[in-house]
Amino acid sequence: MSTSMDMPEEDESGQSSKAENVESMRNQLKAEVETIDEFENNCMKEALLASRKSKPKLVSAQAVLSSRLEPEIIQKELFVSASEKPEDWEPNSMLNWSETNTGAKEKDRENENTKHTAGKGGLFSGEMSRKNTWLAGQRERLRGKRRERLEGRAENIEEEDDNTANEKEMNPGIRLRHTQRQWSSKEAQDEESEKDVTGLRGAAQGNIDGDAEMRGTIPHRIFSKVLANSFASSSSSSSSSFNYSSAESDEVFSEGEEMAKRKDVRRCRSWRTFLTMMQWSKRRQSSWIQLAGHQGNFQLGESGEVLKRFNEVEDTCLQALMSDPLHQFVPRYHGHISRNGENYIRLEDLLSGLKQPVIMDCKMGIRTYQEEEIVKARTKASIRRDMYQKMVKVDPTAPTEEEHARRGVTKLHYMQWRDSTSSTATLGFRIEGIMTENGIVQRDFSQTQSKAQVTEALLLFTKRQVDILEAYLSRLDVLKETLKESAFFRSHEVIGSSLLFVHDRPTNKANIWMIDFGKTTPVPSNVHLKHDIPWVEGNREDGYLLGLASLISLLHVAIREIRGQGLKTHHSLTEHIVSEFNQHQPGINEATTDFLKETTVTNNMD
Ligand SMILES: Nc1ncnc2c1ncn2[C@@H]1O[C@H](COP(=O)(O)OP(=O)(O)OP(=O)(O)O)[C@@H](O)[C@H]1O
Ligand SMILES: O=P(O)(O)O[C@@H]1[C@H](O)[C@H](O)[C@@H](OP(=O)(O)O)[C@H](OP(=O)(O)O)[C@H]1O
Repeated sequence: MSTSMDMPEEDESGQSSKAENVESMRNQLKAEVETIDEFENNCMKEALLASRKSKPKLVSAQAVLSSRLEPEIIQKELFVSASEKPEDWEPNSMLNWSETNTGAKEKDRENENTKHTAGKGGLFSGEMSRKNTWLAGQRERLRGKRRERLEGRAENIEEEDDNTANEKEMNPGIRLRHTQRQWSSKEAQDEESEKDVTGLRGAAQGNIDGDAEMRGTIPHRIFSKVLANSFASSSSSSSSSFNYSSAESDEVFSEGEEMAKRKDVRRCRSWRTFLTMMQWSKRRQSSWIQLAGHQGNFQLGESGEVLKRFNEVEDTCLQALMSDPLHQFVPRYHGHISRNGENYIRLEDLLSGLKQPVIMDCKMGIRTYQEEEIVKARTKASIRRDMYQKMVKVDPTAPTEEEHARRGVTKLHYMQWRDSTSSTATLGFRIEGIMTENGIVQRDFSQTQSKAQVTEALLLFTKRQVDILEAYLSRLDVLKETLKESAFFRSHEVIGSSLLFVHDRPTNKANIWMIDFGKTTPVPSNVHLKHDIPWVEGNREDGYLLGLASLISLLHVAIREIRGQGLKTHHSLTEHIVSEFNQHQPGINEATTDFLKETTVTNNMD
């Protein structure tokens, strides 16, 4: 894994070589990390088990089981053995912790960077404080042990390495650390450790492009690059989902960058950096981020796989899709597995092998409820308090008087309201969540409705990078063609399914995947779905192609916007979108165009 690293030469005193020392330190650390892994996995397992009883949708802004959070966890617990669990450690707390609202979480991180005190403010202050106090104690003790173990060796290695490193390549943050690397006082060492934690977080969260300020930290430039680009060999051995499943995989970035990054790898020799990288890289290969959907529905699988809670409807669809032309857009299906008495579907992990995945989940279709839910609402509707609460939080006037009185709504009413207040009913898709490369997850798109708002979100997601937008466009074009050939698509009402957009600059990949077939059902053989006409109860149309057309046209709008041809006025943008739509959907029927015109006119474009 580290063969390309420059390790120190053997010294003259005949002592064992520094390379061996580093090797031995690495092994020690590896062993420790494995112990921690086991501990974390157990905690996570218990947490997931506990969360199974109820499985609310993910509502907070942070990813579940996010590998981007792992470096932080590793740093917090790096030197803690499984047997040293605090008494008040609860498995569930780990899950909660990783689901903390991003804003609060970032604040907590900043606070942690400066001091580890109990009783801080913030959403999870009590929990964080307990953990912090405990972790600070553990860290302190283990630092002592580590110091004993490494003293005398580390300093030499580090000094030599730092001296040989080209200082011009260092940013001020690294130089600061360089001058501060004195092991003489406890304070100096503590400060140093904190800086490393900070650097790791920044780097691990893809903090290459100046997002550091958000965390009140200076990104470690070389370190960040190394993290982003080293271990290419190890990660390439795990299958890249893009290459594996898709012949159309889009390589959107230039080769030149790769060369520059390799140079950086050679330059980076700090043993500390090296060891930390090892931890981080180990975790990064099993990256998993759940952007949307129900909490507790997923588990980590074998390398390159995720496990999704078994659902017969979805399972049947996935099996059928494996032999359909659409298979290239669907994660590979590997059958079932049972864990702790629960059945799971084994799916290809679409993030496997990626280094800084940027993800967007778009729920497709002009409605997200099945026709049978209407029937159910008429006959035996259950009243949902949770949905009432979600509803009034956004719009206290949305429930009817009767619903206010009973403080509950039917699921159908809630779903219809969600569809009408987002872009689902008008554009035929809605954004469920976006994770940018710095690891920040945004799920607050429930009111993102107009084309202008959605275009803004697309620009945010792609960071206004035309090559990425174009890669997505070409992928959507292939999808559109493939859908025409798909027997599966012709014969299924596709409700609540998502397109997962994923790009990853370090590996030059961008791709789009069809996921979530839990509410995709076959229609009787005498029903011929078009997928591009408005829905009326009974026709079972889902408007999937309307959503696809909207997405395509809005990607075009986004590209024009970047190229300075953005159309500013309400009217012109409306016209533009309709004309884009016609241009890109020549086969579309009049009803669809009318539908789009209607929805365009009713949208607020400002
Ligand atoms: N095969 C996969 N590889 C990587 N990530 C995935 C995969 N499948 C799902 N995800 C992640 O999990 C999230 C939720 O997936 P999915 O929509 O299938 O879950 P769900 O619980 O059925 O959702 P819903 O509640 O909308 O029905 C996605 O947004 C994506 O981030
Ligand atoms: O996105 P929101 O506003 O959180 O609302 C959820 C969303 O509409 C899901 O699609 C739906 O699950 P299904 O599609 O599986 O029905 C879930 O219903 P649920 O709470 O009954 O699971 C809703 O709570």
